[in-house]
Amino acid sequence: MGSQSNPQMMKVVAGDAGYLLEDVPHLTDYIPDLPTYPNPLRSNPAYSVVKQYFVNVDDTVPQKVVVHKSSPRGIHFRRAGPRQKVYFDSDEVHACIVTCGGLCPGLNTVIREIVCGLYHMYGVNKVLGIDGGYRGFYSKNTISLTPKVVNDIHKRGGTILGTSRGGHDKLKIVDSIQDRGINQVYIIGGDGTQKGAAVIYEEIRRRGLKVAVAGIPKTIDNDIPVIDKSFGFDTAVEEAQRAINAAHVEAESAENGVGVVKLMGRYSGFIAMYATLASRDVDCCLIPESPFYLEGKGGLFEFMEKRLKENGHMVIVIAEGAGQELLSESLHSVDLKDASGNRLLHDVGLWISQRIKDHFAKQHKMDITLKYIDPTYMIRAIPSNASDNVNCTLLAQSAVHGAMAGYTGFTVGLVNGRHTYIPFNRINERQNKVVITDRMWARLLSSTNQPSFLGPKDVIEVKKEEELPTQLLDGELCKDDKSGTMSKSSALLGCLNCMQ
Ligand SMILES: Nc1ncnc2c1ncn2[C@@H]1O[C@H](COP(=O)(O)OP(=O)(O)OP(=O)(O)O)[C@@H](O)[C@H]1O
Ligand SMILES: O=P(O)(O)OC[C@H]1O[C@](O)(CO)[C@@H](O)[C@@H]1O
Ligand SMILES: [Mg+2]
Repeated sequence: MGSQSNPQMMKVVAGDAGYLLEDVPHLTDYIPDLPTYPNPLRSNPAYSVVKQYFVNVDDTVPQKVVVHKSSPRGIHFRRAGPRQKVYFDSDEVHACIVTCGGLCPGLNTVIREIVCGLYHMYGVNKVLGIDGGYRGFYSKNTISLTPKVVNDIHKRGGTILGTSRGGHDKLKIVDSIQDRGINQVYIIGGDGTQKGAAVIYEEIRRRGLKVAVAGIPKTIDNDIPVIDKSFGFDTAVEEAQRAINAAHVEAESAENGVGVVKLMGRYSGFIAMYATLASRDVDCCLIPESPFYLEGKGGLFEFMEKRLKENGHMVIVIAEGAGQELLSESLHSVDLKDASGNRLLHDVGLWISQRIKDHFAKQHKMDITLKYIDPTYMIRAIPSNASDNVNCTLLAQSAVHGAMAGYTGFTVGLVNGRHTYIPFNRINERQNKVVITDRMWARLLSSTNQPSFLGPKDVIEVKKEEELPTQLLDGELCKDDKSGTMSKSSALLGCLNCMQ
């Protein structure tokens, strides 16, 4: 195998038949001759019974699992899990955990499992909680985390550490890490957080510090690329069902009842798409990635009139980032940003509800009864469900194994159902979005039987927009798309777009 580094410091290892390993950095890349220690799990009675508990150093996970017989083997990521050798003596480890960005079900479970994993698997008992996100490194006191302190926290929503947006000051954060003698940093957060983690890792590397930086991706919006999905996503979708169900009950009980539910999803409409697919009560799902219009032929109002005539009621699910251009146009407003630089959105749910009411009142064709439900924060402020709890546990343990093994500058994540270490540059290169020319959106359209609101010209535009720079090998197409009409970026997306 040949190894090469590209200008963004990506470690790429090429192998036979088009095999590529997008590897993660290791402390020994910039600190030579680090001592190693046998993994303490070897003598841990709980693990010594497990055959092949340790992951082979050469194990990798393919990004694409659907291939043709002549396909190149493609991109792979390093498989997560415990290694035979570790690069930290247990007594030497001084870890810290920070949570940043918006809330997500399961944050406390991940915190708990990092603390317990370090303690029970590796005998580490120095773990600090950083209070209130990145700014907490330099402006707040820390919290000492022990298995006892975190014992029950998985039953609570939110994060016991607190979180925040903005306040990422690279130098102050790394000074604080250095001053406190921290040598493992676990950073839980979304796309912005992972970008911040990459900056911290680079500064740590520049200073030549023996500090492992591990990211644990958190995004109910599913806007982080490469990974199948984040912990908390399933819980959020499940909770969204309750709101959709209420909207449906209200709509069904009134003459020409209309239920409107606004769900989270700033730039990516995955929650709305999955909640719609799960529910079967939704007549129309509107997401940021799919432009729509209200008036005229093929517009939302025309579809509503038809559906109400047919069924006597209907439910619309709208992601908070959908139709923002329409709103800005009609409100003549300026763009505002939050402390992290994310666009602050107008309330599309209220706006569309009013527009629908105005339309039907003006037309005098139909009296409607509209109920608007906004459960946005409710779906992310709850504790995680059983399957997300399992997911959180495995992610946390994988992060701990990776840091102990000396890997750094990585995000842990599920790729095709297997736990992997993904380099920060790969996670941070773009935002994951619903690809509306892809199979999953088509499935939604056939499930709701709603219009796509797109003319042939729009489809060409959408496809052009999706032609992002890609690292796919020549000739690779999205999954089993033989026609070649699917964009390469579609082929790069995680399984929430293409799931079979
Ligand atoms: N490009 C960047 N470089 C350094 N730090 C960043 C960058 N983008 C965001 N951050 C920092 O990361 C933290 C979290 O970012 P943000 O508020 O965007 O949330 P997030 O992690 O994307 O989570 P979510 O959007 O899912 O709520 C903030 O403290 C922010 O300052
Ligand atoms: O927590 P804030 O700042 O209100 O931001 C809300 C945003 O956070 C998210 O929940 C992502 O974490 C988005 O879906 C939503 O737009
Ligand atoms: Mg974000």
